Amino acid sequence: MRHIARKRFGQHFLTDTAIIDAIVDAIAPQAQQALVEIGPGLGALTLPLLARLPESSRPLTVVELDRDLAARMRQRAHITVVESDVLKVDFAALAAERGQKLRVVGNLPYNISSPILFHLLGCADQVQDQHFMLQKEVVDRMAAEPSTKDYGRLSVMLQWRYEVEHLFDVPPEAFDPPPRVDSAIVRMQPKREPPQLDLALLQELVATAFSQRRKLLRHTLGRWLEARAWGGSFDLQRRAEEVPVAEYVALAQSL
Ligand SMILES: C[S@@+](CC[C@H](N)C(=O)[O-])C[C@H]1O[C@@H](n2cnc3c(N)ncnc32)[C@H](O)[C@@H]1O
Repeated sequence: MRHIARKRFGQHFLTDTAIIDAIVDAIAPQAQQALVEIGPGLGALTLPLLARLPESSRPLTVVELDRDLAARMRQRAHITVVESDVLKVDFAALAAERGQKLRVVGNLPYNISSPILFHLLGCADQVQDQHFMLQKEVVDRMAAEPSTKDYGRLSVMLQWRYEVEHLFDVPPEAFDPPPRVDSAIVRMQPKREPPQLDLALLQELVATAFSQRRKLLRHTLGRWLEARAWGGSFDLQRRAEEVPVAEYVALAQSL
């Protein structure tokens, strides 16, 4: 039966086979890896991914919220279906079940892309890498360098933990129905030796710093540090966007 795309689940199904091939090439799945796909939909990525794996090592886990689509996936061999909101999935438990780090992939529902990225940030230790299709504007922010217009909270909160790589752009015509925005593929690899820090504290610090992008940091972060009676040295005569990720990390570690 034909599936009618559900807007509330951010359903835009990939149809361009050249783009699908390029994504699967970028993922380059290998035998025995623990692949987890978020939002398999009608299987545009799922089936080509499976086709690349030898018969003996095919188990692929998919997480799908749409009951009808989950039921379709269940009819396929070699696929374990988790019918759930991805934000409720315990990825650390999935990795423990598989006894190895996960390779997480997906053409994500754009309406909840940031919550998904932050949910996965909490279990980056259990992840080998992530390949996602997202709004191009979001990928630009994730991968942005300091002193550019796209550099902000998302850049800092992801780059301290992952190597973030913007792979290629995808036009709306590659989907059915087409989204209103351009899309892009991003690769995220957790750093092998990430800095040790309090994630909630870094989050608060970075949110405070970027709360008023145009102002100098002494008006925002300066006050926040003062309230903590912090006595270290940090150049507050800059704007939040001028501060490299490593400096935010060092500041969070010193608090
Ligand atoms: C952009 S579509 C991608 C579908 C398919 N992978 C493709 O590329 O054609 C997003 C998929 O995520 C599913 N989805 C939406 N919200 C979800 C959630 N909270 N948890 C899990 N899956 C979700 C949708 O039902 C849909 O299948």
